[in-house]
Amino acid sequence: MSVSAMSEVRLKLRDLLLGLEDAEGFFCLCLSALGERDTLALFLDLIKPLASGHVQLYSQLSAIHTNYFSRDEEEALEVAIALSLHDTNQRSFDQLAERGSENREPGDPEKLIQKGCTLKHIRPQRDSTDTYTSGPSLVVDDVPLKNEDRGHLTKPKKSRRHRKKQQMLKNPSAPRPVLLWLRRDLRMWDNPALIGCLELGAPIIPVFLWNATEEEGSGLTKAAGGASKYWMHQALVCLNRSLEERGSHLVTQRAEPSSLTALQALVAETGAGTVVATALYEPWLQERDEAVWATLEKQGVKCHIYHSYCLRDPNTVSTRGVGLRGIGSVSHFISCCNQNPGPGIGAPLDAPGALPSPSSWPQGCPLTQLELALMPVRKDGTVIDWAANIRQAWDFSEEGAQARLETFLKDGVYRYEKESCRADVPNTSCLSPYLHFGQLSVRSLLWDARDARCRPQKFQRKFAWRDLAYWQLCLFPDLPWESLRPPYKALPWNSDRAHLKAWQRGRTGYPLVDAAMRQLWLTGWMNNYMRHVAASFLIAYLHIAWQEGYRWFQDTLVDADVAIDAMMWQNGGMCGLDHWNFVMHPVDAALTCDPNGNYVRQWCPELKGLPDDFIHKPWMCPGSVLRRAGVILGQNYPERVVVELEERRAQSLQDVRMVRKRFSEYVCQQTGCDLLPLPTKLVQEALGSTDDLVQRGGNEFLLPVITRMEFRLELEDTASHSAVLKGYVSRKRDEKIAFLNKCDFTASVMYENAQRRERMEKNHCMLEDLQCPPTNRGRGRHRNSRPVSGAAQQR
Ligand SMILES: Cc1cc2nc3c(=O)[nH]c(=O)nc-3n(C[C@H](O)[C@H](O)[C@H](O)COP(=O)(O)OP(=O)(O)OC[C@H]3O[C@@H](n4cnc5c(N)ncnc54)[C@H](O)[C@@H]3O)c2cc1C
Repeated sequence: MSVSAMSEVRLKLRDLLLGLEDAEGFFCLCLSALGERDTLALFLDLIKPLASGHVQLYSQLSAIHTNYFSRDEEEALEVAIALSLHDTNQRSFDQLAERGSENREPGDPEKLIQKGCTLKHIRPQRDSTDTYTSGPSLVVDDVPLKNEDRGHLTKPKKSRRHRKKQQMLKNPSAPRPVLLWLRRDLRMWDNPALIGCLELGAPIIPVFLWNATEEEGSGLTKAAGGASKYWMHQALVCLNRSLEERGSHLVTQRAEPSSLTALQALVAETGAGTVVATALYEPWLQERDEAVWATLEKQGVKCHIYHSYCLRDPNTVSTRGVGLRGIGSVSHFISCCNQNPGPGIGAPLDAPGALPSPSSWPQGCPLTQLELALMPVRKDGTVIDWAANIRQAWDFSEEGAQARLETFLKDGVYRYEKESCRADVPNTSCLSPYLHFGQLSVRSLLWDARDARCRPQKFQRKFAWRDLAYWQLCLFPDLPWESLRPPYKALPWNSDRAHLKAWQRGRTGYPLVDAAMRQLWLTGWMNNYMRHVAASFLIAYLHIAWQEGYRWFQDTLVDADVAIDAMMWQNGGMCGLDHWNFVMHPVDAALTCDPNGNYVRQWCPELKGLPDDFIHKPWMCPGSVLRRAGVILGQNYPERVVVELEERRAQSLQDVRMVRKRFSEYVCQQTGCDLLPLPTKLVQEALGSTDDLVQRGGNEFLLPVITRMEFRLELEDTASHSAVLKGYVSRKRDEKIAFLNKCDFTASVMYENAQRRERMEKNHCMLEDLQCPPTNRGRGRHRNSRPVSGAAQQR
């Protein structure tokens, strides 16, 4: 036995006493470090000092030791092989080592395997002299293994061991399989539900059930749009691959008529005794799940639900101790979480290396039959592969998520704080679809973000935004389709389908908006800033109802998320819990997000040739420049769908003023804030401190909510309080940039005019056969050239 092995064991003994390691983990380590023979010989001596001060621990360790060595070795081996025929790599067992099956004897080899004891630990080990001590050789496919193969078995096809395993699992005393009902936790890493299954020490059957009607809830949610379903299809393909690498696979089924009946059938077919799942929070899915759990439990099936989709289970967030003032803002939400903390988020879990399989698998259907990735077919039979660009833009796998995260943490994260608005450079994480489908756990992302050298506060705060959205959806189930502020339901929206279509297809004539909408159409994604630009344009300038925008985003975003999308569109539509305190100007916003026009050039290539000064406003571009750039407005790039932006914006404000007047009972007379009817849960939480509330007969309570200054002050002249921002970095910076832009524009128009005059004069001289005047090479021509020195000027 080596000295280092013994000192490792002693260190672990200290961890054990400090409570950092448990008894079984410690025993596994001894087996691993000392080998079986030395553990047998030395273990009891090693733990003897505990007999006086730590009686309970001592007797637990002795029991593990006795139980382990009284077992028949062959039996232990069988169990090990049965549980993990495929890939017993160290990681999986390290993972399992942190957890334990509660329902077995201490020292039970099966449990020890789960506790981190690989075959290496169970089988005779190399001793210090590098020779095998005793016991039979391991046999796989009836071929004796070489020494180095021990502890890392490959898949034994139709081997004797495999047949034995099948027999063992058919044994009625073998544990009943567990159904792991995967929904939006399509990952191996940090998946508490998956690890929860392993803890049960039973064969695991991962299933994915699809019922579009259940997913949609009321049918108004557009919860499962085309792009996100396509992503889901691909994510399931990747997940299945990961499961296969671990000796398992995914069973996919159409859940007809319902998920409940599908689960009941699976329980009957497989004899499963437990269903394990990760909680979802959309109210209609919560309702479905509660009915499923209740029915299954009644039928004797245990249901274990894990919370890992959000950092905080939204149903446990409370406003107690914080009050309701400022509700809807992320700061208020964070205060609520701090004041009423939930269970700690814990540390991320490693992915298991192998999953125990059942003796027989239930019948599923091919993934394609779920019709998640439907491609229309033309009359001539050819397929319209609308997702080709999406495929090109993304790697749908869990590894793809990890790779994006690494890239972001190496690079973009350092610019995130100040430059996350840039559309022309990848300064944000681009992780939203992975987070949505649970291919990346938000907990592990938070850990990684905290580990980043720059500790990006703004980025970490985004996870609070995400949780806030789910909290809002739980409180207001109508969030995806009904304006929360009552007066705004009556806003007169524009129903011009041509305008809506122009916006959807990226043909509004405003290059920044068009670039964003085309990026969305082609890749299923755009960054947060561009979502703001697109939404502001639809609402404030086209006067189209926010629900249209929400539905389009739901259909085209690969990260379409009912809670986040609805919250953001409600806020943009002026009727959410919060108000966007700004409106993005479709031209000036470019100063912040696309200062050189590279983003527009990428997504609107027909404008590529325009100079920077005009790339965001081609209608202001002199005809000659347009011609040179090959742009013909109205032909290869659309004319603007609306022209008078200021007027449109004023009209939008006027509409709000009108409905607030009409429904003045929903406007606080003292402050001018909008009043919002509160859901019962919030009223109950506020009872005792209803000072903030306005009671309206019976049990209806109204709460004054964040309201834009220009609405509160009912300003006819909005100029002094206009919410129109060129970007939301800072109003001061906006003004400066606007000023510079104006100077720039004036200078470039002067330059064009000067050139034209020069050409005309030249032509005139040529016609008149006169000598051409010297070309003017003054500052008007070269705006950016360095000032000419006095001496040079004289020359
Ligand atoms: C009108 C509108 C609609 C939106 N619809 C969606 C949607 O359907 N799905 C969606 O995931 N996000 C939505 N967002 C929020 C945000 O735009 C995206 O989450 C973000 O652009 C995703 O890119 P990223 O992963 O690079 O974000 P990062 O800036 O890197 O942020 C990291 C993560 O934080 C979360 N996050 C970021 N911003 C927000 C936010 N404002 N609210 C809640 N969570 C946030 C996301 O999960 C994101 O992946 C919407 C925003 C607007 C303005």
